[in-house]
Amino acid sequence: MDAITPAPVLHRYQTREALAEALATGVAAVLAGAIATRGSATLAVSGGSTPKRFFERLAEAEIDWRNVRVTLVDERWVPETSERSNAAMLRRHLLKNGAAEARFLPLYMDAPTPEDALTDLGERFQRLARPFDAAILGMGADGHTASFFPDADNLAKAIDMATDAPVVAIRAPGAGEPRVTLTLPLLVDAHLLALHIEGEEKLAVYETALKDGATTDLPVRAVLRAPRTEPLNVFWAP
Ligand SMILES: O=C(O)[C@H](O)[C@@H](O)[C@H](O)[C@H](O)COP(=O)(O)O
Repeated sequence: MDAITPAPVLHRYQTREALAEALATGVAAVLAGAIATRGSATLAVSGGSTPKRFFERLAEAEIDWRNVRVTLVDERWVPETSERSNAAMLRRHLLKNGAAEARFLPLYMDAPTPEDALTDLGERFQRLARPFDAAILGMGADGHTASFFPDADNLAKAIDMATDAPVVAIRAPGAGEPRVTLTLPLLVDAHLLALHIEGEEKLAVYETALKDGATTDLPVRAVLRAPRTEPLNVFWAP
C-alpha cells in the first residue's frame, strides 16, 4: 500500500488557556485509553516555553500516572541546574500532583557531549514501548520542530524516515548549545501526533510550511509531509 499523508487538522482556540485545557483533555484520554488496553502509556513532549500551560493542566489529569512513561522530543545539552534545561521545565510544570508518579526518561546524561551519550540513549529508547501513544511537538519561528533546525549538522539524519537511530546529536546556528533530538520516524509514528503553536507569527510560518518548498528551509515540513494514517492535529491560539 502506498504511504499517504492526510492533511493536518487545525484546531483554533480563542485563548491559550482554552487550548491548554483542550489539549490536556485529549492527551489524558489517549493515555488513559492506552493504560486501559495495554496497562501502560508513553508520552513524548516538547520543551521551550509554549507547553507550560498545557503541562499545568495535564498534571491535574486523574489517570494512573505510575503507568505512564514520559520523555522529551529534544533536549539542550545542559544539566538540570541550567535554566535552559527542558527536563527541569518538565519537572516544574508537568511532573507534579498525580503526574509526579510518572516515569520520566531524560535525554540529558552527565557526559561532556551528546555524542558521548548516544549509545546509552539509543539503548534506553530501544527498550521503550513504541509507537508512542502521544507526541506533542512545538515549533520555533524559524520553522524548527523538536531539534530539526534549519542548517543543523545532522538534519538529514534526524529527518530520515529510514533511520534506525532513535536519537541523534544536533548542532545548529539557531540552537544555542548542542542538543539531542528524537528522530522523525519515532515521532510521526505516535498514535496522537500534535503540533502546539501560539501567536500569529507561528501561524504564518505554519501556513508557509504547508506550501511547496524545501524541508531544509522549514524543517517542520518533514513532520507535515511524513506518511501517517491519522492526520497531524495542529493546536493554535493567538
Ligand atoms: O528545546 C526546545 O527548544 C524545543 O523542544 C523546541 O523544539 C521548541 O518546541 C520550539 O523551540 C518552540 O519553543 P517555544 O515554545 O519556546 O517557542
